[in-house]
Amino acid sequence: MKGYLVLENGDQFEGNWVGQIPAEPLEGEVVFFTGMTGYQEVLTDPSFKGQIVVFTYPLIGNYGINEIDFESVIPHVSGVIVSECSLESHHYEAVSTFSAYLQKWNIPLLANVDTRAVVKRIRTTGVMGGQMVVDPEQATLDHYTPIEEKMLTNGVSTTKIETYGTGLYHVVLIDFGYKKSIVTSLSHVGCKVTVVPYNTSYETIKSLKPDGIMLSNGPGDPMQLTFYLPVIKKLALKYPILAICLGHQLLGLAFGANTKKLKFGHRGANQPVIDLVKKKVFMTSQNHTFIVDDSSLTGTGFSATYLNVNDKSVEGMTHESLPIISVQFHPEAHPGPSDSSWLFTDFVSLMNSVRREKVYA
Ligand SMILES: NC(=O)CC[C@H](N)C(=O)O
Repeated sequence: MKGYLVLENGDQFEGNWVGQIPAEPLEGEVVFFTGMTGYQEVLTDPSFKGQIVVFTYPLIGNYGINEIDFESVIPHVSGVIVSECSLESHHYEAVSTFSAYLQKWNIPLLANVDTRAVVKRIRTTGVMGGQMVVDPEQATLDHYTPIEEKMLTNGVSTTKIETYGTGLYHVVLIDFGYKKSIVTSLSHVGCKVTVVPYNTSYETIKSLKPDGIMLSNGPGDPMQLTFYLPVIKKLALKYPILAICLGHQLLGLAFGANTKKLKFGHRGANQPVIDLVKKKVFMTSQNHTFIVDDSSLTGTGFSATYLNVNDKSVEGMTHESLPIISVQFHPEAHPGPSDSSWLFTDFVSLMNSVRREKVYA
């Protein structure tokens, strides 16, 4: 049966429903992901909440869904648009097909769409709202609420405090919608991780006696979380910090910088980043539309030490005196290259040096 993606500007793209047919128009911010693989991680990364994801790779679903690559226990994307959808899984670890998984969670999937045309449109016009509909006449985009006005964090953050693993260093991870791989990466470098809700007080975090704080990734506009910026700043003045993606944007805001929206964002597994200190380029996994505005860093104590090679946008920053690692890209990868996984070891070194200072002071 035919279905349509209707963009905010009225453009329509035809496809065929696979599985679930939405009874009501299904709304979301339409973004595109350029990785050749990694669709399972994308579906379950909480940062995609509120978004309709267009996969640019022409064949999606061929290795199915496995038990290993989930980034959270449930999927978070609002809807999925693909060119060709493989209805079979050709991988020995597959436990479900791509389409059956989406159907199980009532997530609409539109296939046989000219995804190249959708992407070209978004690249020209910028990220837009859109609806997946049975009939284009049904589209009601005049009521579309932009993602900047949506509070998405409370729908993805944990409500209880939970500790994972054991280790020499105790990291408190503030959950704005964290990916499971971040906890895995921290455990690999010897950390015990306690995940806390996104609105946990400074006193509660302090009482957990952390060696360091991890500010996680997450969906939406960081400006929705301004109530929490004073806590972030207070933590950053006391503890070593590792901040990833949304966490990095929040850290910038907490120190007085601004964030802004890119035209269509970076979502994929091959985004080149240059480390301006080491003068090295590495490939990174990315998923974001917002960035810290370089021109607003003056006077914050931070400088942009990583840039995206394609558009020179800020991909990470270093503080002049505080032990902080703050990156816009995803060193935990999943999907994508783990070229920057050393950042987790660097974080452990920061925690170690702060501890030594305390012991020997
Ligand atoms: N992966 C993330 O943390 C995404 C951050 C933010 N939601 C953005 O789009 O920029």
